[in-house]
Amino acid sequence: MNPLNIAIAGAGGRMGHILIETILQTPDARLAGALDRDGSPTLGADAATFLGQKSGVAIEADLAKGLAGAQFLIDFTRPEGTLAHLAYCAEHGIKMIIGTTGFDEAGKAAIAAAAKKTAIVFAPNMSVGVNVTLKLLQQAAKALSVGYDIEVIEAHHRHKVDAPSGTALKMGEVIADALGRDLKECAVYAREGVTGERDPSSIGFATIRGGDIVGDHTVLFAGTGERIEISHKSSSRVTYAHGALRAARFLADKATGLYDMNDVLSLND
Ligand SMILES: NC(=O)C1=CN([C@@H]2O[C@H](COP(=O)(O)OP(=O)(O)OC[C@H]3O[C@@H](n4cnc5c(N)ncnc54)[C@H](OP(=O)(O)O)[C@@H]3O)[C@@H](O)[C@H]2O)C=CC1
Ligand SMILES: O=C(O)C1=N[C@H](C(=O)O)C[C@H](O)C1
Repeated sequence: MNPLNIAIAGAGGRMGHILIETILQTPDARLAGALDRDGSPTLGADAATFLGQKSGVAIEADLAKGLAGAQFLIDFTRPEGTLAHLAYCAEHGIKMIIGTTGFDEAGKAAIAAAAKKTAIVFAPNMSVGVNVTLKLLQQAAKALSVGYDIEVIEAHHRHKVDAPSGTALKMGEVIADALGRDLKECAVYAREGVTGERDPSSIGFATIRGGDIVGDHTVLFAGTGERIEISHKSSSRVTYAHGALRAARFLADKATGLYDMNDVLSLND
């Protein structure tokens, strides 16, 4: 069996490290390249240096060098990084697994356009648990559509740069869709001062940042006389890395198309 030849973008980052470690332990995967951005102190070093090991793969900023032997690029970086990698991958038929969050509408449209030229899995959270939680939320929202106020609460480590998390926004979208609402119209991202009473059709978001929290998400359905909370808590980033590898396996026989973790995990209705 030929291994999946996978390059990692953001090779010096939190997700980059766990992805490299996971690939080196996975029999059907091979580390085929490693990228980091121009000026990064990691450039030129072996991608497994942080493990005290040698992978034989040097970290490159040049996409032609870093992606020379790769069929797949797993990208957990920043929107501007992912979009630069996207153009190269679309041009050269390299399949992408995109975990980066914080894209604007134009960024999402660029990913959809690139998926006409190469196959892409794009998901704000690649853990199995979160994607099953999204299904539970869809069901709960439909059953609790009247008389329950909906608030999404998320907590992450002090280094996270985007808010609310991509997962929290996805939860909001799934709930809004289930209720026939448009999240753009009903999301409330901040409250301060005299806010007036809560609009019953709103979906609220609250963001906590601190310490080394890997990623906690809770959706609160607050009714009269009862509250329902649906929570997911990540205690290790390895679950995201395993999800990203499942996504690569899923893409192996796809030439083009935009997919999400529902497709990868066969969770579509
Ligand atoms: N979908 C999912 O399941 C998950 C998604 N994420 C998302 O993944 C992303 C990365 O998270 P995390 O690993 O914690 O972040 P880190 O900051 O630890 O790592 C980001 C990496 O990307 C590099 N980078 C930053 N900007 C650019 C750029 N313009 N071009 C190329 N590379 C760049 C960084 O380099 P440098 O250090 O030099 O800045 C670093 O190596 C975030 O958007 C996060 O929300 C995270 C976990 C799970
Ligand atoms: O930045 C992180 O760490 C995470 N980001 C993703 C998000 O924004 O939802 C996924 C996970 O929550 C960890």
